[in-house]
Amino acid sequence: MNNSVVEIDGSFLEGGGQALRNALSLSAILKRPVRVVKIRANRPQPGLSHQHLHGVNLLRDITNANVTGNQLRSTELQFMPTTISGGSFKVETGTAASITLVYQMIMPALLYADKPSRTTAGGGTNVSFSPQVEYMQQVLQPNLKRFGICFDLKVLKHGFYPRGDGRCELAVEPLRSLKAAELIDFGRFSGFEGIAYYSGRLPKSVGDDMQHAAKREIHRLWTNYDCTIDVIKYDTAKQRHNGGGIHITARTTTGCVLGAGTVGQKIIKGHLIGLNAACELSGYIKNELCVDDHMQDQLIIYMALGSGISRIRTGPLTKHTRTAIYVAELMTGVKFNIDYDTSGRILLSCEGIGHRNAYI
Ligand SMILES: Nc1ncnc2c1ncn2[C@@H]1O[C@H](COP(=O)(O)OP(=O)(O)OP(=O)(O)O)[C@@H](O)[C@H]1O
Repeated sequence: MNNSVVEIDGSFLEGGGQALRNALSLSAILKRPVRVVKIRANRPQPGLSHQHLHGVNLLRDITNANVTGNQLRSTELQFMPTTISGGSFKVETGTAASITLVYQMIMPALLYADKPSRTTAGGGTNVSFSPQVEYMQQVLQPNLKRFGICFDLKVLKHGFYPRGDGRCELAVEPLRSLKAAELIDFGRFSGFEGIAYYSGRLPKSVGDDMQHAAKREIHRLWTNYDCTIDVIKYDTAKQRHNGGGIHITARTTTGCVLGAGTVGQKIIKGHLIGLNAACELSGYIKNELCVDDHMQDQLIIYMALGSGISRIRTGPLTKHTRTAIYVAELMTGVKFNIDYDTSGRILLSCEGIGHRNAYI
């Protein structure tokens, strides 16, 4: 075990919260102390926000870590983990902080815990610039299955910006080690499905607009494929909690699962939201990508930890992905290789360290 403190520059490339999440997750798993400096330096309000702080404190409890700098807006943090314990955990953000991003920080560590875990979290379930809960359930889950990972995410109540008040429960099964995964064979496109949701005092027409716009665009491009987008009214903590958005999943015959979605802002323009999501997803399918833009960065940590060579076929690497690679290479010593196939798509690969769970 290497006990020297690894320093991570949180301002590098994307300069958002993801470098912090990945650094702390790897620190917990590898039991390597880490210091993250210039946290979220490229964001309008740098430092730890509620989401990051709650994630840090939750991971501290899971790993019995010694932490300094875990205050709101702190731009520097040191994390020294000891063990990884499963069991029951609870976090209340009291804001619309993204629940899925809190889960993004703790899930890798919980895979290497001594026993299964169940974590309830209160906050936002569908928040801009983060995975929606539907994305985590329908897209992240099958992609992580390729690494041998099993988790279950239940949405008990939806919650939106600015009130939050959503509630989820994440169950994670620990494993002995992660498999390497190959996501490079697109096969043939087999269909789209999705949901257009609205809540609170918003009328059903908001959901209908999203659905019609998305279906129109998809049918324009793929006249022969079935596309079901259900319009659903979501249950929220209070009648007046408005929210709306869309999530669409695409599947291929070889098991690739890609997703796209948009969460409505203050004024929800249903037709634009529906069109955006359909265009984003159609772009991936037309290019026969196996991994969508958002999944890219979320897979890096698992590729670095897996046993053997993982490969993914994807579009141009996002800044989030390059940031995740920077953190993973620094913390684990792996090397990611970027190649191009004959159509100019990216083949990203790495030989993982095959990290073993110390408890099972
Ligand atoms: N529409 C989306 N669908 C799925 N995942 C998304 C979507 N938008 C963003 N993400 C994911 O959410 C994460 C956002 O990381 P990022 O560092 O930008 O967020 P953050 O911690 O909220 O920090 P900040 O507030 O600093 O932006 C990334 O893993 C990204 O892939």
